[in-house]
Amino acid sequence: MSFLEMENVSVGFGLEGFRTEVLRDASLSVEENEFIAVIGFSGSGKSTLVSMLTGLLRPDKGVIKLKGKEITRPGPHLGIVFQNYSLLPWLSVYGNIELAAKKVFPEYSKAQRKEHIERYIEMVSLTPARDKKPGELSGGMRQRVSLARTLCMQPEVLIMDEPLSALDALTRANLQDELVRIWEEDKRTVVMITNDVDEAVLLADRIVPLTMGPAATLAESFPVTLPRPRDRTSLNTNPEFKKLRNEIIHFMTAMNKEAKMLRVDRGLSMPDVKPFDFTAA
Ligand SMILES: Nc1ncnc2c1ncn2[C@@H]1O[C@H](COP(=O)(O)OP(=O)(O)OP(=O)(O)O)[C@@H](O)[C@H]1O
Repeated sequence: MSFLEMENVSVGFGLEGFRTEVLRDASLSVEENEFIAVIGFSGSGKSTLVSMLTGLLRPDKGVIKLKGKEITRPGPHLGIVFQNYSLLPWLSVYGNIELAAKKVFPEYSKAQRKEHIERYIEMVSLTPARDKKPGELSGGMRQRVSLARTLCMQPEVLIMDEPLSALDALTRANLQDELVRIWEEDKRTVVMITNDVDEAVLLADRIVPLTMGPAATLAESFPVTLPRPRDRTSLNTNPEFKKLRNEIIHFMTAMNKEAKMLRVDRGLSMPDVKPFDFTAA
């Protein structure tokens, strides 16, 4: 039994007859402290998958289990980081994180809570910005607050839904390095959704492609055997990195083409209508 297990999960939206199946028979096994990257095209069902992994949405079929116990609702043991930081604008960095810490560890004394919060602020390198409000922070800094807020709840699984997609390329690269450092320091099981192959190879132990929707499913995973720590500059010339990157891109492109062809096959059959000439009376 794996730490996090998803068995033949299907889910769809809409009423009977108009229903779209978003995921069909999707299965995934994640080991404790493993870093998994799920990669998929826009609209393939990545956020739907996140909603199910975090217990926000129940599958129509199949089951998702954490340590053998079915996930039936959200909770602090399933930490989530979204693409948009969703911070409270009237609270400081400290205040935003404190809100989560208070909820999850109500038994902590004031001093214990302060120490706990400051540990996570330090972990995301935001100590100098501790008292700033979200409006005074850059996008990258806001995402760090969001990450610290989730990590301070000490979730058993950290689920990240395209956490770096809204950032510019340089900030994104910087935060990718930070993410690895944090994961090394504060080891936990991670499922990260991304649409960036390089990012997935740099960060993950294993990459799981999500096939094109509707009725998307999780394909066979690509293990990343590149040794850690991985240095982004030397990776660019590393033959193993280039080979894996090309294999994944090739797989995703082929899948996209196949899905398009299937869509054409499923095209509407047009009625055999003959034009009527109203002028020829
Ligand atoms: N609550 C809902 N009701 C109806 N359809 C939905 C709902 N949520 C998602 N869908 C549909 O499910 C499909 C997958 O959506 P989802 O948001 O999971 O994809 P995604 O891969 O996260 O996309 P993106 O990368 O663009 O955010 C889409 O066709 C979407 O319209």
